[in-house]
Amino acid sequence: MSLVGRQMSRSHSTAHHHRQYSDNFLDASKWLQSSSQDFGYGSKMNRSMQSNPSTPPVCSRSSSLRHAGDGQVSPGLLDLHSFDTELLPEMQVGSRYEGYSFDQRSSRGRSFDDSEPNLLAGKVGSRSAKGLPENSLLKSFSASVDKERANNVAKIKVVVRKRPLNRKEKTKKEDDIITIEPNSDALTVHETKLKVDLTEYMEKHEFVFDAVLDEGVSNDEVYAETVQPIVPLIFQRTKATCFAYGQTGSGKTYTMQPLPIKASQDILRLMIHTYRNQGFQLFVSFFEIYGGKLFDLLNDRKKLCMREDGKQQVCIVGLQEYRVFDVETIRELIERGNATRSTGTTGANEESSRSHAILQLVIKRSADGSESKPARVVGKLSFIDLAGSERGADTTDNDKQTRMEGAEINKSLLALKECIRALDSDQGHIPFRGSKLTEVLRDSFVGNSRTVMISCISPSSGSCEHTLNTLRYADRYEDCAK
Ligand SMILES: Nc1ncnc2c1ncn2[C@@H]1O[C@H](COP(=O)(O)OP(=O)(O)OP(=O)(O)O)[C@@H](O)[C@H]1O
Repeated sequence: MSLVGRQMSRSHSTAHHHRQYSDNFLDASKWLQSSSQDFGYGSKMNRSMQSNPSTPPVCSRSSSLRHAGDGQVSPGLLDLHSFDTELLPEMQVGSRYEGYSFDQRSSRGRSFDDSEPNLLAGKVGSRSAKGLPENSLLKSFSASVDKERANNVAKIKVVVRKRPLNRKEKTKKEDDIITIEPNSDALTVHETKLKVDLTEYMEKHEFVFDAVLDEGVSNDEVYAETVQPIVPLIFQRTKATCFAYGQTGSGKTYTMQPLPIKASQDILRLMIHTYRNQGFQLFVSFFEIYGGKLFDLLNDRKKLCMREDGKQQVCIVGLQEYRVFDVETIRELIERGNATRSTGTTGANEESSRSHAILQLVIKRSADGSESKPARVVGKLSFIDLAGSERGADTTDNDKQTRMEGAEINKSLLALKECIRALDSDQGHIPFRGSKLTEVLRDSFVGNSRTVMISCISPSSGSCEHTLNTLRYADRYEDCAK
């Protein structure tokens, strides 16, 4: 679909940025074969810190912390990608389908609910009662539902979230310069400028995105708008990335932190209900990229190294990956990782992040769904809390360390932008090697992928320049979403 019109001037002082819609969809209509194995998640739901080491059979790097019985944290070492990043061959439709309705609009603001009526199963039941062969009916029905669902989720989605004015900004009597039309996906930045004779005038910058969320929107609603529609797709060989972009203190961490918890809740529900007994396994890993180097946030910031195998798959050697069965464990792992994450102090945010933190939820399954065979990656959901975008401009700071951090952050944010632009324009060459960040994300941008960018903005007049930069960065992504 073509761009509707961009940078349209209004009264010589308004820049208008229009949205374009994403219709570059991929077919993800493959269903996974059922198996008779039951992992008994229910019985494990109440244990604290239930996680298993993920140690592929060929990998002998298990640490002394390996699983020692019920209820113990038991990390194993893993080459995240070296043995298992190859996608499973296409599999047949399962013999039973207990689907939920994943309608994006109706689900806004809430999570999947186990108590919801099983609409799809109900429809199937009534049709098969009329004498149609149940298995073939289920196959075609679930495949078409699946395809429709995949097609309804844009390949690239850009969402803007405005946070409320904080206490400091209110004390300084800073104005809220962002207006958002009710029930619209448009926002306006009101920038105060000076004429040559030093009289003030207002310049309006209008932007339109896939969704614009104002300061009253809850984290649940953010989830419903961004990640929730993607969750079912990762059972269908999709690799998805959700990242937050914005200046320090704009709300990236506030926005990103709840998302993996909510996503894993839904993933586990799908595993327990829709994909019951089909052998899916959920794994969590959490690492950061700081100064161009990788550190494992679930293993005392152990330095990791990245390699590429013969099939150009990226391997993060030594990254610990935990098999998880319940949300509480994931929550504890995330808290542990966050506590380990590199933070520094800036004027805008005491806990400013100078690293990119990457949390991955990986769904695996062995070819026949049994636990005796090595599980391979089916789909992956990566959550990236990017370093503050303005840190990229920290190149004039007195501190050499800060300058170097700024240069590295700048490089990776530019590389990220370039990669998405190149992917979109179908260029043969994707500049993944531009930064560690894009190298790590390589497999999440190719093939059957989904990308959600959440641009976080501060409403205060003092942040106007950064806010405009963030929105322009996001607007370039909009260029890609066609
Ligand atoms: N939508 C929001 N509603 C209420 N408070 C918010 C919101 N967004 C952010 N905040 C608050 O603003 C402060 C800064 O947010 P946060 O740490 O998420 O910023 P950040 O963009 O991650 O910064 P940095 O890049 O420095 O890590 C926090 O105290 C957070 O609780």
